[in-house]
Amino acid sequence: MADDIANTMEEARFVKQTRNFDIQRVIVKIGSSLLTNNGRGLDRTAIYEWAKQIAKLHKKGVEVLLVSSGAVAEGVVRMNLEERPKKLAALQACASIGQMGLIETWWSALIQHGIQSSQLLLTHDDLSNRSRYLNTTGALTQLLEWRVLPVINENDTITIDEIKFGDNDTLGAMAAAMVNADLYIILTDQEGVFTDNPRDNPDAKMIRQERAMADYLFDIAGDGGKLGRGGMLTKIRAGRLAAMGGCPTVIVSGAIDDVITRVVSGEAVGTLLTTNDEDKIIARKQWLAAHLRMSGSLVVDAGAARALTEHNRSLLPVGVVEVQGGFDEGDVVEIIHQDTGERIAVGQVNFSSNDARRVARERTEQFDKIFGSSEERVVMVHRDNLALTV
Ligand SMILES: Nc1ncnc2c1ncn2[C@@H]1O[C@H](COP(=O)(O)OP(=O)(O)O)[C@@H](O)[C@H]1O
Ligand SMILES: N[C@@H](CCC(=O)OP(=O)(O)O)C(=O)O
Repeated sequence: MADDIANTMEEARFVKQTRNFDIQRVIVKIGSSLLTNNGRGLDRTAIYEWAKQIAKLHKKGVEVLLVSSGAVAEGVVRMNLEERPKKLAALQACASIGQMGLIETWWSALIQHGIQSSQLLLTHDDLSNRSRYLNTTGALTQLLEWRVLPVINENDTITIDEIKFGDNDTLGAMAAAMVNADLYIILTDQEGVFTDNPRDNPDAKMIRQERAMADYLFDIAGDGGKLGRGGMLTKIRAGRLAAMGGCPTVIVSGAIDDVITRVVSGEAVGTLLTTNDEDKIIARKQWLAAHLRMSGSLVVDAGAARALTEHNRSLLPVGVVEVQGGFDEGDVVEIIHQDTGERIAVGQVNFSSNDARRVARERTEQFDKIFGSSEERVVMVHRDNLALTV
């Protein structure tokens, strides 16, 4: 196993010195340690340098969105605290103090290049609740149309565990999916993903390119430094999330000269995590299976259960005997076996709960009568949007 990994990585390290990118829209995520000069306070020089690179891209018409961490770390500095507080209220207070500095610095750095910027503070709830998701997407789209640069962070002051992303690597990947970004760049304090944590192992080697879905990446990704949240593990997870939307990720050091412009132009710096159509579906199913909060349930008969579990089919309305809960089209629901009451799958549903109730038990041919002839939805949950849990 270890040898296999070494071989794969050895090969991957030497492939491609340039990358064939065509980037119109890019998300750049910058971690706390980088932004705050390793906890010494906001690194204005570095921020102005990244802003200069972003401005070059902006001038060429590339749309950039920033996910900027560092609010808590900067709050800790501003309050002269010796270390990151443990108590939630103190962390939240630090975030609200530090966020002021973060936004002010980004605004000043970008306006020097004539770029207006804006602040978006998000929680997980904002992206998992459909109407809030649509609102957020609408606002983001408008900002991009106006050529304003959105600076995104987690809304730390109001987050509690259930609505937390917990790390901005994940938030960046969700943002990438939301705006259909062509590339997700994670700037961190290491040159890329190494075969082992380079802080502990000086012999660790950098991986230049790998499939985001390669499982061994989880084995080699460790924790982060004392300022960041998730270490390499959350970056690998985020790479998979981005891959689900067809977006590749580059994990790279923010200290490299002109790093952002070089990555976008296709220079092979850092680690590239790739994706393809097949991986997109695998990643999507894993994401569905990992969903904790379901918006409702579809109870299915034995025939439908067999079609799903044994024949890899989509769920048709005719097999749905009961619709439980209230949900919107596009929400994630659980699929329950009528006879056993057991959850057999989770999936993203094509109907709202009201419409699902109208079509449950109906054969496809009846749809015209229910929805009129323009209705194209015939599948309740498509098999690509369905993850088996048995
Ligand atoms: N396999 C690995 N390759 C590179 N870095 C790793 C690896 N495993 C763990 N790390 C650690 O992850 C850290 C980056 O994560 P983190 O401290 O959360 O930074 P950020 O603030 O940029 O999100 C690195 O400094 C490194 O110590
Ligand atoms: N929202 C938090 C960032 C948390 C986080 O993910 O930090 P990091 O691992 O440095 O990107 C803050 O601004 O302090």
